[in-house]
Order: sequence, then structure tokens, then C-alpha cells
Amino acid sequence: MPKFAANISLLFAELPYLDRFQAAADAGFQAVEILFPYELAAKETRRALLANGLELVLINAPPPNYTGGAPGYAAIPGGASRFQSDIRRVLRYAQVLRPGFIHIMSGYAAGTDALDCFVQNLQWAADFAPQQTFTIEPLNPMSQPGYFLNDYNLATEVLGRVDRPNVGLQYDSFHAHMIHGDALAVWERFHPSVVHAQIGAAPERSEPGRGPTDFAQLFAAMDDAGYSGWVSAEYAPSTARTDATLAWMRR
Ligand SMILES: O=C(O)C(=O)[C@@H](O)CO
Ligand SMILES: [Mg+2]
Repeated sequence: MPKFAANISLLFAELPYLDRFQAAADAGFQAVEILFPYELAAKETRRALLANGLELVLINAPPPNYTGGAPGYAAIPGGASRFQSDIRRVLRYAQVLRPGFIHIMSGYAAGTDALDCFVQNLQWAADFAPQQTFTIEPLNPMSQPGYFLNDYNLATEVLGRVDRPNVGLQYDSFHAHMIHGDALAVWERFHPSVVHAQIGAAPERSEPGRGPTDFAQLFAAMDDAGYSGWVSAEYAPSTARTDATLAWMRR
């Protein structure tokens, strides 16, 4: 059985930010991920992690939060200086928070210039912070219209061209199903590049068990593949209380 983390930007969102850490620990999670931890000083988040014995698996590089704005600049031609200052900012947070992974978002773009730019920016980040592992994640076009990295084949091409040991694939069962129609098949095909996994049930991005994906089968496939990383629950709970949506963890 994989080890599960909670994405506390989506899970336990019924609670104030600093209360979500204890709620995650009480629910049995030993690690969390936070999409955008930038509203608070890093040391306050660090304190909450330590107080609850939680590991931090992942944060997203800025921008944005979910209140609008561009989802990253990595594939935007001409945006290199903005991209580099965002990476410097996330690395300042990472010095305190020590996340296993930093997710770099491509932003809205298309075409070969965007692809070249994405590759160059990822190489820059990888070389600038060789001690840090970065991820890229395909997001489905229904949820993120116009987002550059919208396909696992494209992600594989990008990773091949970036060719750095500290840049890997972030698999998300929700996006995988929405993009390619079968989350398990995407896992089977692309798992050799996966360094971090997230789960949510398509089509609603709800808790595992509610859509067409057979999560017992997916978890077994992760075990069979020898995947030993975290599997982070990243879904919008279908009820007002997150802890009422965690039966999939106990099954
Ligand atoms: O939307 C997702 O899926 C993610 O994993 C986020 O990191 C994007 O913000
Ligand atoms: Mg995700």
C-alpha cells in the first residue's frame, strides 16, 4: 500500500490554514503538501509542521494562488527574468520548509517557442538549485484551458529535453483520466518518470471511490511498480467535512 499525504490546500479547507496540520495528523497522514504557502511567513508553516510531526512533500513555485493570475511563467517566451525571480522566492521558502519537491507550473502558452522556453527555464532552475528536486505536472484542458503542459506525452518530451536528474514527473490521477481517459493506463505507461503522485477521482475531482478509476487497482499498480514515494490526496471533498471522505485510506 502506498504512503499517503494530504494536500491541505484542498483537504481540510473547511478549517483555518494553521489548523489543517493537526487535522491531517489526526486523520493519520504523516505528510502534507501545500500548493501556495506564500500568505504566511515560512517559519509559521514550519512550526505547524514540526508541532504535528509532519513531513512537507511538495510546494508549488509562485505564482499564483487560486484567486486568479497566471499559473506560472516557465513556458512564457520573454518571461525568464520573472521566472527566475519566482524560483529564487520559492527557494527562500524551501530553505525553511524543506519540501521534497517544488512543482514548477508552465503557464498559459502554446507552440515551439513555448516548448523551448519551458525546457530552458527548467534547465536553469535545475542547475541553479541542484540539491532540490523539481516536478512538472500535466493539467487537463477542461480545468485549465490554455495551460501549456496539458498532456503526458508532452511532459515526457519536455523531461527528455531537460535531461536533468532533479526534474521529474508529477502524476495526478484526476488530470491523467481527464486528459487520456484512463488514469491507470497513464500510470502504467509513464510511471518510470514519476517522482511524485497525487490522487483525485475524475470527473469531479472528488475523493477516490466516486468515479470510474479503480483506486485499489491503481494502488496495487503503484506497489507493483516499486513506487516508494508519497501519494498525495489532492481532491475537493464531496462533503463539508474532509474526515468524512477518507474511507478510501482505510479500505
Ligand atoms: O492542480 C493540480 O493538480 C496541482 O497539482 C497543482 O499543483 C496545480 O496548482
Ligand atoms: Mg495535481
